[in-house]
Amino acid sequence: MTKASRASATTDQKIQEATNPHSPVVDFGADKPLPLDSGVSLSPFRLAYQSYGELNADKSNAILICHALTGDQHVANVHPVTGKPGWWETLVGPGKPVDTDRYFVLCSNVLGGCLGSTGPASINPETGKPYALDLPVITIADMVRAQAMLIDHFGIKQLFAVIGGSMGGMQVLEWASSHSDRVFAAVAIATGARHSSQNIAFHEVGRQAVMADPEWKEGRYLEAGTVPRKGLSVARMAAHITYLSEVALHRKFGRNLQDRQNVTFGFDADFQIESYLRYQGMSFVDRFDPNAYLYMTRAMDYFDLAAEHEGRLADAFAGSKTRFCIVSFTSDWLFPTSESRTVAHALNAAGASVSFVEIESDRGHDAFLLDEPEMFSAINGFIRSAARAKGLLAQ
Ligand SMILES: CC(=O)SCCNC(=O)CCNC(=O)[C@H](O)C(C)(C)COP(=O)(O)OP(=O)(O)OC[C@H]1O[C@@H](n2cnc3c(N)ncnc32)[C@H](O)[C@@H]1OP(=O)(O)O
Ligand SMILES: N[C@@H](CCO)C(=O)O
Repeated sequence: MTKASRASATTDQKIQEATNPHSPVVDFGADKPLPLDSGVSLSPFRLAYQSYGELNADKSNAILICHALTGDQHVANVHPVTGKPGWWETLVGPGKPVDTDRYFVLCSNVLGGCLGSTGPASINPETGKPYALDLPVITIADMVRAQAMLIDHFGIKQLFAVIGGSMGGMQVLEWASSHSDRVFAAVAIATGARHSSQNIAFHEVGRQAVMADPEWKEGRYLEAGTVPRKGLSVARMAAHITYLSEVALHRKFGRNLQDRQNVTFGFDADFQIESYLRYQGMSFVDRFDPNAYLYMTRAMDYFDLAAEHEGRLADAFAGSKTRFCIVSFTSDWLFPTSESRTVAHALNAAGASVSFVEIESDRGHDAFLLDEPEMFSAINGFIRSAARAKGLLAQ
């Protein structure tokens, strides 16, 4: 095999990997175009999903889980790429707070993502090549509109609950705002009704790192047979710091040296924290598409629920009959409690039913992905009370 054909095989393989869903899919054809916030329509498009549990006869027991920035549909099953447990197996499963013996749990890879749903690595039917940056910019509302079509596909009129953290929480708020009558209960964790200036700033650093990598090739790296590994890895390293807290970093690593007794007076990973970040950066590249990272971060940046209502966040929830549970963590400086409190106040002002729980944790933003018993008990209590109100559980 020549060098060129090897490169081409790798490219084909990468395109196939990027578009291989490892999950059931629903294809929405030309008869079902998706209107996007950018003003264009996307057609055709595909959503890949995972489901757990059984949909009941009247289709009233469905819970939609919305994943975060670099998450995917593999909530409660072994991840097909990393081989790791599902990212929310602590919360979702038989007998767990989101009980798959009782509820039909659905999670789809978001539109614009890279694990089977249409994203920048998917083939553009007009060119026969990966979309790359020719895919229109996707917003949180677009992701939710696509999910609503998936819910229609299952014949579900109203979701019993929508649950998500971080970017998943943004989708929850969007669902409850734009599709209010289709959501009985909503749980929004470690999130906000808009992306802050500081958060946009961190995302921009990450995107610039990806785009500055010569292997990025103006976004056409799949066809070139390259991967902007260094750029994406640096982007993840910077972002990962924002998911942790100073206390947690100090506890885990302090100023400990990595596999050595003394500093090297060079630029190797002398400190454990450097080694850890390099590991987090490089392992991320193995599971995520660089262009999808650009699209996902942009979707979060553009999210501003109040802006769609002339600056009045309460208006986003006017007349809502949805019950809300809003959860924040004390050490989350990416989506601090103040952002959740703003949402809770807006819901109060709109006359909606809302519980607000601030959880004491020193593990930063990513606490929502970790074993946090208080979060589990808050969600468990909220789901059970909502299930009783909906008649899914005996009083
Ligand atoms: C919906 C979703 O959001 S899903 C997508 C979310 N997933 C992620 O963001 C994955 C990356 N993020 C993380 O790992 C997050 O820190 C968490 C919160 C999800 C997990 O946190 P923790 O369980 O505390 O794991 P921790 O942050 O300590 O990382 C452990 C990894 O770092 C490695 N590591 C730890 N110390 C070092 C070190 N000094 N040098 C190199 N590697 C190190 C471990 O070997 C381990 O590797 P593994 O994941 O391959 O087993
Ligand atoms: N660490 C999680 C949360 C980010 O908000 C992720 O990468 O999706």
